[in-house]
Amino acid sequence: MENGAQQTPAAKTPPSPPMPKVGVAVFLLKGSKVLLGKRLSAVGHSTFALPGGHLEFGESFEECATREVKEETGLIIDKTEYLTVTNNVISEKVHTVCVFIRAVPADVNQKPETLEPDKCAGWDWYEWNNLPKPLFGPLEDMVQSGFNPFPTT
Ligand SMILES: Nc1nc2c([nH]c(=O)n2[C@H]2C[C@H](O)[C@@H](COP(=O)(O)OP(=O)(O)OP(=O)(O)O)O2)c(=O)[nH]1
Repeated sequence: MENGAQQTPAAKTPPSPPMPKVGVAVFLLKGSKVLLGKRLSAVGHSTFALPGGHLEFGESFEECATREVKEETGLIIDKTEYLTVTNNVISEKVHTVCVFIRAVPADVNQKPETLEPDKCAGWDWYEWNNLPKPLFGPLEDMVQSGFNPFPTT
């Protein structure tokens, strides 16, 4: 440093430690099928996952589910219901508490569109008892544990 130059005062607060984020994922059900798409994001690249994303400030889980499905697929959802929550430490840098919502399409004839092609290779309906592989890790864990998103009655 040159003579007389002012030294920048040291920052008073240290950088915040990483925090878990809140995710919302949607089991969108049509008959015995569920909507899945192949992920293109770095987290879980090339695995099949539910539509979803991160909860925004002030949103309800149902609002987030509705927004994310619309943004990603163009589909309008109906009959949103809370199902369960899981704690997912996905990597050293990604820790998500994920809230799972069940819903149905408002119009069963409406086709899902790939509206975020940088994040998803395409959406399709899959039979619950014949799911594609590989599933996104947190979803695979749920399936392995025997979780079933369909209503029992
Ligand atoms: N989309 C999706 N997210 C899931 C599933 N299971 C699960 O634990 N999550 C968690 C981990 C994800 O990092 C997190 C948020 O979803 P995401 O990774 O698709 O989010 P995104 O980049 O589209 O989110 P955003 O910041 O644009 O809102 O939710 C799932 O099956 N699908």
